[in-house]
Amino acid sequence: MKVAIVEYDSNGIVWFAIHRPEKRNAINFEVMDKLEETIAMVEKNDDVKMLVITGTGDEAFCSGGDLSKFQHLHTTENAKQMLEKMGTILYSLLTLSKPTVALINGTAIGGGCELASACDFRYAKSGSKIGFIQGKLGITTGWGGATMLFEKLPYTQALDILLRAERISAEKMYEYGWIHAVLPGNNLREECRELLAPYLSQSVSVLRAYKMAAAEKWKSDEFRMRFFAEIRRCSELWGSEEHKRAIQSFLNKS
Ligand SMILES: CC[C@@H](C(=O)O)C(=O)SCCNC(=O)CCNC(=O)[C@H](O)C(C)(C)COP(=O)(O)OP(=O)(O)OC[C@H]1O[C@@H](n2cnc3c(N)ncnc32)[C@H](O)[C@@H]1OP(=O)(O)O
Repeated sequence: MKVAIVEYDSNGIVWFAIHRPEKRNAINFEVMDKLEETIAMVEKNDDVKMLVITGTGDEAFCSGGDLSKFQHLHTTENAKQMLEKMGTILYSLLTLSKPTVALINGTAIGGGCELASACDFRYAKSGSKIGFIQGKLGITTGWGGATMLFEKLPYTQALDILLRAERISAEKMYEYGWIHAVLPGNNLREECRELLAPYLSQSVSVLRAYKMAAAEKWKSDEFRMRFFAEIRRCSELWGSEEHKRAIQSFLNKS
């Protein structure tokens, strides 16, 4: 069974859809590997102009890390390896030399919000819920999400979202500036294509040049240090009793 579906449009879009709808598109190691491979392909291939990341099904964009698997990471070191693996992938997505979109087709929770934060644009189906809920799990963002949020939103807004750790509507997140378009979602991909058409009329060289100008600031040692320090801090919280209890409570409920 495929964990992700990768499709190519003749107009230059690569669509990457996490394909685990029965787990609300939770990210396991196989999804990570497929995403890493796709990002590398988009970086190299001059026929590809943009990357759109989405989820399969109507329920969820992505429910974050696969808790049924990652509950078995008991030590700080084991958690750090998993978090750094995905953090490295999201860093390469953030700094990819082509524009990227998170097409949020439903709930985005935990690491799902971090995946979306690494993209340049976030378009959401109306009614989707967005939850940087890590605080309620006794952890913090583990894949660099807070560092990216502080780059992309005003400081107080970003801090408020992280400290509240609540589910917020896509409409509210649009007001905050994190979502760039709320779409009706009757034909989400077509609605997304319409928004991307003006960008796709540019040459790949123009798209690449602008994206590189934007991403340059994230390639500094200082930024990388902050990004991976965040990941280390989360790995230290991973084995806490509060986090173990929160994971067990979720897994026992469902
Ligand atoms: C690891 C990095 C870390 C970070 O940096 O943030 C994280 O991402 S931690 C994970 C954070 N994510 C969560 O806590 C999300 C947990 N999921 C939910 O809150 C809900 O499932 C949902 C996403 C709001 C959807 O709710 P609903 O539509 O009511 O579906 P169910 O709850 O019944 O789920 C269906 C099915 O999917 C399984 N599922 C959902 N999310 C995950 C997950 N993150 N990991 C593993 N499995 C997940 C859920 O257990 C159900 O499975 P079955 O019982 O087998 O049907």
